[in-house]
Amino acid sequence: ESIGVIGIPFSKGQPRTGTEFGPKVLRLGGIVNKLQSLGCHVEDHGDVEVIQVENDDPEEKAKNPRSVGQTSKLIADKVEQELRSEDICIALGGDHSMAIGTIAGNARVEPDLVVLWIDAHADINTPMTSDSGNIHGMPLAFLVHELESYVPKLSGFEWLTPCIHAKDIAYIGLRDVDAGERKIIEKFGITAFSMQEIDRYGIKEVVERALRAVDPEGNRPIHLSFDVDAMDPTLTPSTGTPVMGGLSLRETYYIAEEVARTGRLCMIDIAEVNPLLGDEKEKKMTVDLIISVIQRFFGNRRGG
Ligand SMILES: CN[C@](CCCC[B-](O)(O)O)(CCN1CCCCC1)C(=O)O
Ligand SMILES: [Mn+2]
Ligand SMILES: [Mn+2]
Ligand SMILES: [Mn+2]
Repeated sequence: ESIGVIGIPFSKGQPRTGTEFGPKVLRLGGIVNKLQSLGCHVEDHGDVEVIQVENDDPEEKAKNPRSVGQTSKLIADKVEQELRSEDICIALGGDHSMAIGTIAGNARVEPDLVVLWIDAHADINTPMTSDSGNIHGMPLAFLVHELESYVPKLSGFEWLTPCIHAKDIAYIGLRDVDAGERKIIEKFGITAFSMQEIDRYGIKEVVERALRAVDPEGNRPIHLSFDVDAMDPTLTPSTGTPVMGGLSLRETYYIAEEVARTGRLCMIDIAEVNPLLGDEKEKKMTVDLIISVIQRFFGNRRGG
């Protein structure tokens, strides 16, 4: 299949500088040629233009709404364009607010998509339930039909309408979920496998149950949104909201290999790489392990 890579050098969904350099360090880590070496046809389509609005005052406690909303529109347009010419798109972020645009854009091409959200966090706060006001903790709330009446139309988001249903989402890796998010997950019956379920059932069972829950017929395109903080911080320390007790490298490889085996992966987000956090060794380990995980989504199997 043909793979298109886009960069999303964006950081306004959260307060720390550094995620804007995520695309750069992943490219320098050799992501494009390491995928080409697997026999994939890979083309790097450069970076999405990001918008930084002056005096971008918070609305409903959500910070930088105009910068995030306007950038998300450009992301959606770029992803839509990409997916009309490539089989698969890899979006290199950038903070996780990027997923507003990547999922909205993907859904224009694949309206029947399901979302696997690999993350320590649920990222489904509304502006009202969020205690930080950081939009990287809210992306799914802007995308889900069932939350439409709970999420105010912020400046910059006029273009966006919800495009997925709660039942189309499955979480793997949760271990830091806010009270408001817990209520939303329960109220709408969102499929959620925290680290506790992974310890109870094992990763094989969790991946099988997650896929069966969102795609029982095994025929829907998969949008996989990978927050690098899903992995244990000893593996990916260069990220802004690390939480101990995360996915092992083997569990992460297993997820990637099983999703690859479906043959239905259409888009991957790689979110929350922040190369300004950690020392040189930690930055290199973060980048190298992420690239090794990405390779597993594209046919690189441990068994050869
Ligand atoms: C759990 N929710 C947080 C973190 C969101 C992380 C976004 B991601 O993209 O990296 O996953 C944390 C909210 N507060 C919890 C209590 C302590 C202060 C932060 C939020 O800011 O909404
Ligand atoms: Mn996270
Ligand atoms: Mn609707
Ligand atoms: Mn996230």
